[in-house]
Amino acid sequence: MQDQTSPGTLLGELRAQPPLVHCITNFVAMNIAANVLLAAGASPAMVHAEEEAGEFAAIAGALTINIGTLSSAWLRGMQAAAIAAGRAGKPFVLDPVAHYATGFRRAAVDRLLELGPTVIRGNASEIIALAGGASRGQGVDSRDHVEQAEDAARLLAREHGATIAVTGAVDFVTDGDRAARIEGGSALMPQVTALGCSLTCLIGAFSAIRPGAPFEATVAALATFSVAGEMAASKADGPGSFSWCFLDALAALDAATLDRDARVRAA
Ligand SMILES: Nc1ncnc2c1ncn2[C@@H]1O[C@H](COP(=O)(O)OP(=O)(O)OP(=O)(O)O)[C@@H](O)[C@H]1O
Ligand SMILES: Cc1ncsc1CCO
Ligand SMILES: [Mg+2]
Repeated sequence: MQDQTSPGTLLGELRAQPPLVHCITNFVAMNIAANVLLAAGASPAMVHAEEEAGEFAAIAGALTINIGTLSSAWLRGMQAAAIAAGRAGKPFVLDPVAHYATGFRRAAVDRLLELGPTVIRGNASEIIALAGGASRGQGVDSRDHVEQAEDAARLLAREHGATIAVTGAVDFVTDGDRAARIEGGSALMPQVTALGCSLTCLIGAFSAIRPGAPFEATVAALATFSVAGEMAASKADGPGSFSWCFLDALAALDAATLDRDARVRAA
């Protein structure tokens, strides 16, 4: 497939004009997420201080917020950034890491949801819990299947007017109207910490390319991860080598290969 919004077309545009992506992510993810964005062709900036997060969000192409290693000061920076992104009409991608684990996280996510995320990405346990269901998640790790989170994703999409991405063995994306499943990737991916957090940042990069088409941007980011993940798995010996093979695969992935190998099906 090669059309105006195919994953390959969007990847080509991203490389031609690297978007500045404002990432407020966690301490675990900061390095790998920045490297993932660079390998894909985007320009990451990890900026979380409350004194500057709002100002920075207004100049970036998109904002991504991840609550993985949250504190009160970080939350204030997140809120300032989300408000500024909203005012500037910039896409805002939310990653509600383990929001079900503590009252502090739940309250933080409630506040961030009020600020109107464009896209929400989580693993199955996070998305089930966000819709009010009983999830089996343990800390930051999912113990539910993506298929079990599909109804929750559709519900959340309609409730928040957002695109919802659920990741796992087969990813699911919906805007409440359309839906798609993306196959590929590797069972080694959840063995490397913060690849999901990095994917959230990459959704931000693609959203900056197509601010008016968050569903297509999200599908493109997930397809990019799936194809690069398969390429990396064919070379890696385990999680350690997978993590650097994955960066190499992302950097080597071209638009035509992405469109040829992406397995995106309407759902
Ligand atoms: N079993 C699997 N097989 C293939 N790909 C997978 C599998 N599990 C996860 N992935 C892929 O790994 C990437 C990260 O998704 P995952 O659901 O593991 O995120 P996460 O749980 O939020 O991770 P983290 O919190 O460590 O950042 C996605 O591209 C997803 O498709
Ligand atoms: C391990 C871990 N702990 C908090 S955030 C994070 C990265 C994966 O979500
Ligand atoms: Mg996660």
